[in-house]
Order: sequence, then C-alpha cells, then structure tokens
Amino acid sequence: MNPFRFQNPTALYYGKGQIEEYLAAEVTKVGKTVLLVYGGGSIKRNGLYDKVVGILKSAGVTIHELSGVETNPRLTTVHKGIDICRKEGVDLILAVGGGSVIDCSKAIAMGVKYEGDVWEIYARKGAATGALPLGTILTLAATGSEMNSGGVITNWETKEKLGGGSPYTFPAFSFCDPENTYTVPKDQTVYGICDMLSHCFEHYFHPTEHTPLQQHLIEAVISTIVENARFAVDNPEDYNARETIMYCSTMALNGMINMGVQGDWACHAIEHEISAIYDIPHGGGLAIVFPNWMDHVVNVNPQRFANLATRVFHVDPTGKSTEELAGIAIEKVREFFRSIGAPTRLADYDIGSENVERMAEQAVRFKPIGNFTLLGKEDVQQILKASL
Ligand SMILES: NC(=O)c1ccc[n+]([C@@H]2O[C@H](COP(=O)([O-])OP(=O)(O)OC[C@H]3O[C@@H](n4cnc5c(N)ncnc54)[C@H](O)[C@@H]3O)[C@@H](O)[C@H]2O)c1
Repeated sequence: MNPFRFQNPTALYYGKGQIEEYLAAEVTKVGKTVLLVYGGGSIKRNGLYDKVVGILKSAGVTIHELSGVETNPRLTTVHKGIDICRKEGVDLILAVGGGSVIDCSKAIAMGVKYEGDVWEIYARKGAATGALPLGTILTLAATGSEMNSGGVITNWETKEKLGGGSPYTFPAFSFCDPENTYTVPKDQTVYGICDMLSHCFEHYFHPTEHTPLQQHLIEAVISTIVENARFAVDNPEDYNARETIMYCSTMALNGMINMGVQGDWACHAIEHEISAIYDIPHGGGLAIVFPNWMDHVVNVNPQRFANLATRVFHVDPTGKSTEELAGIAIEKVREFFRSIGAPTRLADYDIGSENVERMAEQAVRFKPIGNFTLLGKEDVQQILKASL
C-alpha cells in the first residue's frame, strides 16, 4: 500500500434522538450566530426545520437563513451565503440537507475566509486559507459529504462543475438520523445508492499492490449496499434499511476504507461533465457511466473484476476463466443498477451525441484522468458513446 496519514476530525452523531440531545451543545460550543443553509423546502414539509430552529432558539442562537440551494449547487448561491456570513458576523454554518446543501455550505465556509473569488479554489487557481466552522444535519444518504472535506460546485456561467476542498472543510460535527431520510423520494433514494456504490468502485479500482484489507473493506460496503438497497427503495420507512444505507454512504467516502490506496475517479470526472451541461442527478449519471467504463478498462486487471464477481455477487468460479468472471461481474453491476430502477443510458435523460466531444475534451482539460488506468480524450469519448 502507499504511505498515508489519516485524520478525520468530524464528530459523528448517528441514530435517533441525537439531534435533540446534542445539537445545542455542539452549536453553542462554537458561537451564537448561525447561518442555516437548506434546499427547496423538504425540511419544512417533514418538520425537521421546526425542530432545528426550535432547538437553536431555545439555546439563544441567532439564526440567519440561506434557502433554495439547488441540486448541483451553484456558485451564485455560494456567493449569496458568503455575503450573509460577512455582513452578519456568522460564527457557524449549519447545513441541513443532502450533499448539495452540505457542499454549498463548505464553499461558503471557505469563501468567507478567502480574499479572492472562492471559485479560484475549485478552478485550481488558489488554495483555501481557512474556513468558518461547519456543522451538518444529513437528510439524504449518498455523498459522504457529512464526513469528508470535499465538495462539488457548478459554475453555471462557464458550464463547469468542479470538485474541491481543503483540510478546513471537514464538518466539525454531523448528525445522521435515518428517520430524516424517510421522506426522500424513491428516485433520489436510488440516485443516492448509485452514488455511494460508485464511491466504493472508485476506491476499489486502483493500481496499488498488497492492499488486501482495503479490498475486503470496500467489498464489505459494496455487498452491504447490494444486499440492502432494495429494502430502502421499496419501503422508505424501513428504519433498519435506511440506517444501513446511511452508514454505507458515510463509510464509502470518509476515508476509512481506502487508506493507502489512490482510487480511480475517472467516472466522477466524466459524470461532472455530463451534469455540468445537462444538470442531471449525479447518481443517475454515475449509474450510466460506470458499467461502460468497466467494459473499457476490464483488461487492465481482470482479476480485480473477477474478485467482485466471486466475493460480492457470489458467482461460482468453477470452470470459469478470470476473464469470464470479470465479464459476469460487469453484467451483475448493470443488473443491480437496473434492479433498483436506476437509469441505464444517457438517452433516459434525452441526451444525445451532440456534446460528446466537448464533454470528453473538458474531462481531460487539466490532465488525463483515472488511476486504475489513465484515460485520454479518445477513451472518454468511447465511454460516453457507449453510454448514449
Ligand atoms: N462532497 C462530496 O463528497 C460529494 C460526493 C459525491 C457527490 N457530491 C455532490 O453532491 C450533490 C448531490 O447530493 P445528493 O446526492 O446528496 O443530493 P441533493 O443534496 O442534491 O438532494 C437531491 C434532492 O433530494 C431532496 N431531498 C434531500 N433530502 C430530502 C428529504 N429528507 N426529503 C425529501 N427530499 C429530500 C433535495 O431537496 C433535492 O431535491 C451533487 O452536486 C454531487 O456532485 C458531493
């Protein structure tokens, strides 16, 4: 494995009753002026907004609000949040929502402390110089943003969707109560599952040797997602399924299962180009791209795919070559995405070939992408064409 240093400072509160018991103390430890960030209002409909505001007010906290954060959060909304924080002297940002709300809040937190435009950090033209403290209340299991330092912002003017982050943007605390995900609609539940599974795949496919524990840990998360996903999709109020899926999403991207390996991340780079133009759900795009990426790179290390077939999908290897098992693994992945109702083709979003070249060019504009194997523009084009 590669040498590594692991540090994750986020205090994680999981399960029922934690918000009621510990939120006020976590917030007031930092300060008394809060920017409450949320999305389109689902937290008002399901009662979470009233609960959180009630707790904060009882603790004497002054609340400012930034609502309407978009899915695929936009730079313009980040700018609004930065302005409020500076004007009102905000001590802490409290993000209540899914990955979009949390990512937007991370960008605001960095932007408040940055002298230039925060976009420079995402465009690799500047580095974060600090961040306001950030806490989260997660309402959708998907991104792992509640326990990592990354975030993805869309600049709608330039049609760029870029990931960025810094050691400053780990949430100080995150509350994950599975009951807060009961109202997540079926399609968003599916997209979230696709996203967390994709994070596992990104970690799983890497060129580093001698990483048996990492491989088994990642396989454990993949297996758990595959075994439990349909229960959360079919019955939104199945507490055990929601809890398991939520825990999988956190573990898939909090750095714990991939220490000492550098994952691939080409599919994420490709998907960002698709949603930068078409604004499709991130998880939906990943479900479409991943199996086609797998077809494209399988020969780099067929054994890795064969392991997926036997260890995760329990395929009997008797009489089958490594290459056959690898092919079966990819079909099993396709089958799984199909079984939970995920999209399978870009045509499902009415996306044709019109921007394939542009997306491929953009995906590799900084450098070739991937780490399992490197992809250039031509490779990305082939994967996108196979995804149409
Ligand atoms: N920071 C990271 O590590 C990371 C990783 C992967 C993806 N991302 C980014 O995160 C964003 C996607 O985040 P997401 O998948 O969590 O979805 P999201 O935050 O965009 O939410 C999707 C939809 O679900 C709704 N919703 C959320 N919680 C709800 C609830 N409890 N009840 C009803 N509706 C609810 C939202 O209002 C929204 O309409 C994308 O921009 C993606 O690129 C970030």
